[in-house]
Amino acid sequence: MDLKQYVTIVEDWPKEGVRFKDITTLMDNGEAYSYATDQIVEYAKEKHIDLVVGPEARGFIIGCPVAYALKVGFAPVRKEGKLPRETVKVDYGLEYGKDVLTIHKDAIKPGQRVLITDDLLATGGTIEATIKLVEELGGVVAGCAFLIELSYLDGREKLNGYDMLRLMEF
Ligand SMILES: O=P(O)(O)OC[C@H]1O[C@H](OP(=O)(O)OP(=O)(O)O)[C@H](O)[C@@H]1O
Ligand SMILES: Nc1ncnc2[nH]cnc12
Repeated sequence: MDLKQYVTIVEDWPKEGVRFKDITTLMDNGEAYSYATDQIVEYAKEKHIDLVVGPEARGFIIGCPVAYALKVGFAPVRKEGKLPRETVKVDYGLEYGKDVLTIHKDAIKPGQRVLITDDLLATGGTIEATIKLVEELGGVVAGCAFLIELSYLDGREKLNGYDMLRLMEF
């Protein structure tokens, strides 16, 4: 299936010069969304995953159906001030801003094999921050899965040494 035809490119959003890859037109197509999910599930099966971790908000859209299919849990990484109990946190940069990501301190058991999911790899700031959080809690990053890689932004360099899957490249 050619997933790229389901992604809508929005020029100059949320800032001038950004070509935003809108995945809502992939998600609202049942065949495309389930095909993309199945590809990630197949990848994850070889990695013997104990837990899926995804950053807010689009990482949830990708990670939750994968966790369900694998019959493992899902732990959310959220922007600061959203998680109600004790967290660890990390600052990070984005293609169009900067922010703080957090995870509950007890979300990962030391040694658990974690799959990190997100819709898109751009500068790599979000995945780098998420990897830091997982490792700070003693998790092992067994793989990272994305729908889209923006290869013109070199985010892959932040993944040096980590295994990754991406279903589309722009
Ligand atoms: O590789 P990076 O440069 O870090 O960019 C990729 C991240 O940017 C987007 O999330 P965003 O922070 O816009 O949040 P959202 O999912 O809540 O829209 C996207 O969903 C990735 O998580
Ligand atoms: N160009 C882009 N399109 C969609 N999501 C993004 N997150 C960071 N850069 C993005």
